[in-house]
Amino acid sequence: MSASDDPANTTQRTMLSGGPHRPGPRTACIVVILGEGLGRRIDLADAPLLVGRSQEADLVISHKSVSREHCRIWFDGGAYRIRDLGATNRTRVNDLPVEETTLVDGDHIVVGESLLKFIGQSNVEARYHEEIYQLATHDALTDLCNRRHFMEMLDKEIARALRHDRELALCIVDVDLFKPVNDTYGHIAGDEVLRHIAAIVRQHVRGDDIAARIGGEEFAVLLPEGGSAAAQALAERLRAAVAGATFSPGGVPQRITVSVGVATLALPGGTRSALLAAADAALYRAKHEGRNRVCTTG
Ligand SMILES: Nc1nc2c(ncn2[C@@H]2O[C@H](COP(=O)(O)OP(=O)(O)OP(=O)(O)O)[C@@H](O)[C@H]2O)c(=O)[nH]1
Repeated sequence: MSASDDPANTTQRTMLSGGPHRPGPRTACIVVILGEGLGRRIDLADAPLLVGRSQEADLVISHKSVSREHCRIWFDGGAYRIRDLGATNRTRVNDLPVEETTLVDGDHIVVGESLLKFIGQSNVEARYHEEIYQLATHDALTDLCNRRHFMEMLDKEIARALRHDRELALCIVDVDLFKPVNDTYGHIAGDEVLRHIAAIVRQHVRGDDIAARIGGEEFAVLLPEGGSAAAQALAERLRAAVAGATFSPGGVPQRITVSVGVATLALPGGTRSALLAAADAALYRAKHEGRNRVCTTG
């Protein structure tokens, strides 16, 4: 039941996934193929796309080699164009520094120490990048975000919350007495239970919430702009939904419950480790007070 930062503390089994579930790309897109942001893909729509270190950018590349507003890409009616926005490390296209130029399929764009590729139309390569990104950021068993991706997003949301002095809440959801379920019905039946719980988590989160499987039988939900009351309410709904669901590992009806630890980011000055530790401490309390309950810190 630990939510420590150490990935070595988690047990994660590799299962075959049903594959990415996102739709394929519509038209042109930008893919980060090297450096910070590796694997990210942004579809280019009609609206201009700002690339930079600023959290307000459409493609955020959080690296010191990238200017806050580094370059802009837009559709001028006939083609996609790119303009450097006075970045300290000038934007380069196919190794040449640019002020403004038209992009063509396959162009390499250097932004700081990251390398982006412009893919001009929906094609197999764009779908390949999408699949790789999905595999790298999602958990194969449940299709929720994986731990590494969740931690990256947690860092981003913490930075945003601190900058705008906004609330941020975290729930850590741990399955109660899961070891006996595995021991009695086997790991495959246990995996089915985890998938079912993940589906319940997915049903209960809202659009902006970020849900992940961060450990073997441990899930997390991050609520950007969410305060303690909203997080507690969500945690309680999740707890009740799991307690009320029918699980039948190995075909045998079985009551499964979860305990939830809720914490909010301290403003100002909160850190990732303090937020995780606070949620973990609340979870520990929920376990020790009898499980199947929600506890809160902070
Ligand atoms: N089926 C399955 N089991 C897993 C997976 N990852 C971890 N587990 C199991 O989850 C169980 C976690 O057990 P414990 O950490 O002892 O905790 P618990 O029995 O749930 O008890 P409490 O957390 O104290 O309520 C272990 O039996 C792990 O083998 C997985 O991917 N699939």
